[in-house]
Amino acid sequence: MSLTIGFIGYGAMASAIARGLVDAGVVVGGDIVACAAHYDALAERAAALGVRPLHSAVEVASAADVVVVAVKPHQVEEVVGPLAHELAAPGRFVVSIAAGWTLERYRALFGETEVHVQCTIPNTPMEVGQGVLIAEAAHTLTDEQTATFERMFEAIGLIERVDTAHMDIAMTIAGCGPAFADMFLEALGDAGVKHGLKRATAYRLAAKMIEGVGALQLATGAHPGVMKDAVCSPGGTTIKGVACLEENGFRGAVIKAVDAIVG
Ligand SMILES: NC(=O)C1=CN([C@@H]2O[C@H](COP(=O)(O)OP(=O)(O)OC[C@H]3O[C@@H](n4cnc5c(N)ncnc54)[C@H](O)[C@@H]3O)[C@@H](O)[C@H]2O)C=CC1
Ligand SMILES: O=C(O)[C@@H]1CCC=N1
Repeated sequence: MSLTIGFIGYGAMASAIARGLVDAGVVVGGDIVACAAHYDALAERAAALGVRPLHSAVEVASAADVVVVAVKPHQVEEVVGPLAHELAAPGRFVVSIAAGWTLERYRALFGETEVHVQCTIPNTPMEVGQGVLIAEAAHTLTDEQTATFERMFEAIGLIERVDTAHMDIAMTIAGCGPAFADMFLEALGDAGVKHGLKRATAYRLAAKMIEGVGALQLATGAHPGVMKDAVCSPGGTTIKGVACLEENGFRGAVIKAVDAIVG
C-alpha cells in the first residue's frame, strides 16, 4: 500500500499497531512517521522498525495520509486540537485510538474545520496480526478512505463496527480484556510453577490453550457453557476446578471488573 501513516504519540499501542502493519506487509517502516513527548526515547523505539521520528505533532499531521491519534485521551484536546487545518488537507484522514473519544467529541474539537475522522479502539494483539479494532459506526471518512482504513486494519485484526453508545463496553471487552486474559495467563503460569513446571513451559501451555479456546469459539459459535461442559467429564478432574472457581466468584469478579470500567 502506498501510504504514509503518522502516529501522534508512539507508546505501547501505537508501536504495537506499527509492528503489526509492517509485519503484515501493509507498509514498510520508512512509510511510518511518529512523534512523542521525548524525542530521544522516540528515536530509540522507532529504530526497531525503521519508523521515521519527527519532532512535533504538526510535522506528523503534515506528512501523513493517515494520522493515528495515539496520545492519552486527556491529551487529545491540547495536542490535536491545534492541528485542525493540517488534518483537513484533501485526502488526509484521522484514525483516533483514544479511549472515550467519539466523532461527536472530535467535531466539537475541530469546530468549523471539516476533518475526516474514524474513532476506534484497538487492542495489543494487533502487534501479531491477531487484534480486534472496535470502530465507531458513525464516521466521516469518504468511501475511498474507508476502503483504505479497512485494508490497513483488516491485515492485523478483526474490525467490529459498533454504535457510539456501545463504544465503551466494546472497548472494555476487546481493548481492556487483554489485561484480564494476561492475569489469567499469569495465574496459570504461577500455578504451573507451584506444581513443578518450568515457567516458560507453563506460559506456553496456557497461552496456546487460550488461543485455541478463542479459535474454537469463533469457528463453531458454540455457547461457552457448552464448550466448558465438553471438558468436564462426570466425576472427572475439571469439574472440581470449575466448582472451586464458582465458589470464588470467578464469573462475578469478571463482570464486576467490567462494571468498574464502564460504570
Ligand atoms: N494500551 C492499550 O492497550 C490501548 C490503548 N488505547 C489508547 O491508545 C492511546 C495511547 O495509549 P498507550 O499507547 O497505552 O499510552 P503510552 O503512554 O504508552 O503512549 C502515549 C504516547 O503519547 C506520547 N505523548 C505524550 N505527550 C505528547 C505530546 N504532547 N505530543 C506527542 N506525543 C505525546 C508519549 O510520549 C507516548 O509515546 C490512549 O489514548 C489509549 O486510550 C486504546 C486501546 C488499547
Ligand atoms: O487502559 C487504557 O486506558 C487503555 C484503553 C483501552 C485499553 N487500554
